Amino acid sequence: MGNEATDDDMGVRGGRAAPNILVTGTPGTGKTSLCHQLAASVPLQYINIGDLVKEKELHDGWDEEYQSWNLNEDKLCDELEDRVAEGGCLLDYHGCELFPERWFDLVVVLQTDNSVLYDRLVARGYSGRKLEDNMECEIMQVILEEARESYEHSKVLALPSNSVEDMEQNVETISQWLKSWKSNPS
Ligand SMILES: Nc1ncnc2c1ncn2[C@@H]1O[C@H](COP(=O)(O)OP(=O)(O)OP(=O)(O)O)[C@@H](O)[C@H]1O
Repeated sequence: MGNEATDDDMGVRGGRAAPNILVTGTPGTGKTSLCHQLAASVPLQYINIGDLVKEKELHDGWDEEYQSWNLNEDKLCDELEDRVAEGGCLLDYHGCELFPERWFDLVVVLQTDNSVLYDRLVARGYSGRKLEDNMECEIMQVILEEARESYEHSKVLALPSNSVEDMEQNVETISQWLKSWKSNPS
């Protein structure tokens, strides 16, 4: 069969020359930090969804209580569709069920121990309901559940994100995954 793509490859790999990776997890688990490190060492185009939403106004206004923009999912997906279709995107967002399943070849869910996450969120100025809701989200493993409900289990990878050593190991793990994706045609 050689290296020619089969119909199956087109289905599984979406016909992309390079994979798309989503890095997700509760706010503060280290998505942006990991993506910056990763994008410096692998040929993926980093897209921070929070920044994109602000920059392109892909929202329905400001939420005072949460101090954040109310995402407009349709506008966001329309904005991303063509870029993702080309492949080679590294997306960073604290949710995963809003995206079409076909977009991603790997969904990384970062996880942080409660006390570590609490300190990070407080250091960032979170308090009140925003702090409580985010802590509960991590304790209940909401994002991991979401990922497992929204994507094939084989595509979902939960990684610890408590320390700089974890981050370095995660960059290595994802880099190795990328190499094997490129060398394995099925
Ligand atoms: N693996 C890690 N080890 C130690 N500190 C980390 C790690 N990952 C992130 N941090 C620190 O935690 C804080 C939050 O990190 P970061 O902004 O990357 O999280 P995030 O998941 O992208 O948050 P958000 O969803 O709000 O954008 C930063 O101060 C960062 O330096």
